[in-house]
Amino acid sequence: MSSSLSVSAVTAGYDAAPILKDISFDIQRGEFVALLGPSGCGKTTLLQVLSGFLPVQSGQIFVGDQEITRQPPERRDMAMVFQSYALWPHMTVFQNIAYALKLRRMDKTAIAQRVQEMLELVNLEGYEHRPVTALSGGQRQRVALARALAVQPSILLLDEPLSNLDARVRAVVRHEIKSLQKKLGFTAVMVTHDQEEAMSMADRIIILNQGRIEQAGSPQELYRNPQTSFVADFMGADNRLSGLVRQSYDGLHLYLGEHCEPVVLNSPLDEGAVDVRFRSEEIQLSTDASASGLRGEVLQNAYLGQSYRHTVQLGETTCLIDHPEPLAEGTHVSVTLPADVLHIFPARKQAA
Ligand SMILES: Nc1ncnc2c1ncn2[C@@H]1O[C@H](COP(=O)(O)OP(=O)(O)OP(=O)(O)O)[C@@H](O)[C@H]1O
Repeated sequence: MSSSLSVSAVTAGYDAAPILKDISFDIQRGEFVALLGPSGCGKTTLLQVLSGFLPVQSGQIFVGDQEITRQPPERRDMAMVFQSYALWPHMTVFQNIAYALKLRRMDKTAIAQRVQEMLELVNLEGYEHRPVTALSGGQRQRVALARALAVQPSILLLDEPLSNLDARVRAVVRHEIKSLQKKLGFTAVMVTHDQEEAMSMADRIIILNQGRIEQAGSPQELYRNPQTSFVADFMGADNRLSGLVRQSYDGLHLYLGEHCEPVVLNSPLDEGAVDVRFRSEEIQLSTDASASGLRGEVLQNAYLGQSYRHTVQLGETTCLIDHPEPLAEGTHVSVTLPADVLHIFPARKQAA
């Protein structure tokens, strides 16, 4: 598969100080890529650079083998969908979708036909004469999607397209965008700060941290094999403990605190202070006082449906750990930490 979009050593910002620093990545034709990261890390700025609304300070951008670094937005073969829909409120659904086609001087019959096709694609047949102000959020985002796809872009840029929708509608529109992308085969780059959304929609995720790429890979790679503490945190391993890795005569051990048997490590790691990450649902809580794990005390619990998520004081840290039954505030617990669910990083690599 040829590369659809190629970004090479891009640095960009709004004034002399760059927001994006030395960003490079390739996206294959037909690939769905999510740009994931916390607020302010530069996701929207990167989308602005890709779409041509913000010039680069240095670096190059290619679509196929054509360099588009200095091309204006309308010459990039891209379309954009915004969080706020950005529809023209004084226009009907038809007029919104037809607008860019008129600018391209398409003839009337062809426009009517294209708009109809788009309405069918996004399941809004019969809505063409409605003012967009008379639509729900989910319907408005479908119109925005239809408007963007009407120009048949090879690349669709989506800036938090689901953030303004409530949870149920979000799940439906999420599925619709994904299946449209598979059906029509366009390349998609979507900004999100939601790990679950990125994992469920994207073929590949690029995680940004303070304007740099922290890690890029498939959802499975990032979930199972985060390379930094920051990525582990972002991929749901948001509990954090400090530990010490030491080599002894019978192997490599992780020390997490008093009363806690050292955890035997199977993969190679440098000795020294480490940052240990784990997911709430992958750790066992025990009320057995003789158990050998980390000792802690329950502060509160919250019902999740399948289980209860407990806030547990572990020494100076609090962690969130699941248990099938609710344990009352003040319950003494021990926490077993199997090596295979721990993500361990040298403490110096801590990013947050
Ligand atoms: N128009 C602008 N002028 C100056 N600085 C800006 C402008 N827009 C964004 N910034 C700054 O650039 C940085 C990155 O912002 P950006 O909007 O790209 O982040 P983001 O990852 O999309 O965040 P969010 O998830 O909150 O939308 C922030 O520090 C922000 O304050």
